[in-house]
Amino acid sequence: MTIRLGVPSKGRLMEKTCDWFAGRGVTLSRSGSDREYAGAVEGIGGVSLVLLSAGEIPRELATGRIHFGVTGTDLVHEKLPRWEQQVEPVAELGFGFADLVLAVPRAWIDVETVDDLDAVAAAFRQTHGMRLRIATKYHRLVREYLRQSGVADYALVDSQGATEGTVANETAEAIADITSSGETLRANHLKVLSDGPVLRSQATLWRSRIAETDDDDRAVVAGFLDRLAV
Ligand SMILES: Nc1ncnc2c1ncn2[C@@H]1O[C@H](COP(=O)(O)OP(=O)(O)OP(=O)(O)O)[C@@H](O)[C@H]1O
Ligand SMILES: O=P(O)(O)OC[C@H]1O[C@H](OP(=O)(O)OP(=O)(O)O)[C@H](O)[C@@H]1O
Repeated sequence: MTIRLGVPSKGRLMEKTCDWFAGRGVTLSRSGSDREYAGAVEGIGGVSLVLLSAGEIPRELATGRIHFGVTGTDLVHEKLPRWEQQVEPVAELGFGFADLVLAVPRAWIDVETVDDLDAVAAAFRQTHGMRLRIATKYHRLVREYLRQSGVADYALVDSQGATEGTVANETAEAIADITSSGETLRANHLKVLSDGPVLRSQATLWRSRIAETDDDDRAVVAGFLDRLAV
């Protein structure tokens, strides 16, 4: 058996992931064309490459189909309930930084904090007879954060992309999404609540607690971690 390493096959994390491994003498490469999702690991024996979307890597780790995987903190925390039991972070990779934030229309001058949002949400329900809608794809993280913050009068609206546009499109009153430069929020006349982010994320190397390893694998894992200096 070989150790299976899952890395993003495309998207924003792919190139920097390859650079990070290359900086440690481990070359990750596609075996065929840009569209082929098979790859090779050079510079260390006993490790095979699995190319996956960043969003699928948490589940692949949790089922044990890959032993190691690179993806964002946000995706692991959102997609895996009790993630600590299924995966462990091995190293933060120092790129792919993004904050999961709650944002409201800039015109809501009375709303700066999550407590303010709570007050507005209660008033919104009384006035409109419906709950204030928050658009997001991070359902688990946002629910948990709002529960801990004591906000109850809201409804989550699923938005898998262009989430900042939902307010102007009148399908939500507020949003929770990842931000990095803040440009998308600004362009859509939204402001971030001042309490701090729901979660700070960066690209991280994770190890599956579920994937099986025999004695040979354990020796490969030790050599792999040693080579990566993590
Ligand atoms: N500005 C940003 N916007 C969105 N995600 C970002 C940003 N900066 C870093 N990330 C991180 O990148 C990861 C998502 O990567 P990417 O957008 O390439 O995947 P995806 O497109 O969601 O996945 P898929 O391949 O399934 O479409 C997340 O962990 C996220 O936190
Ligand atoms: O703070 P910024 O640097 O502006 O980046 C944040 C934006 O980038 C991501 O969207 P993405 O490009 O992945 O498109 P999406 O809306 O389809 O998710 C994220 O969902 C935000 O919309």
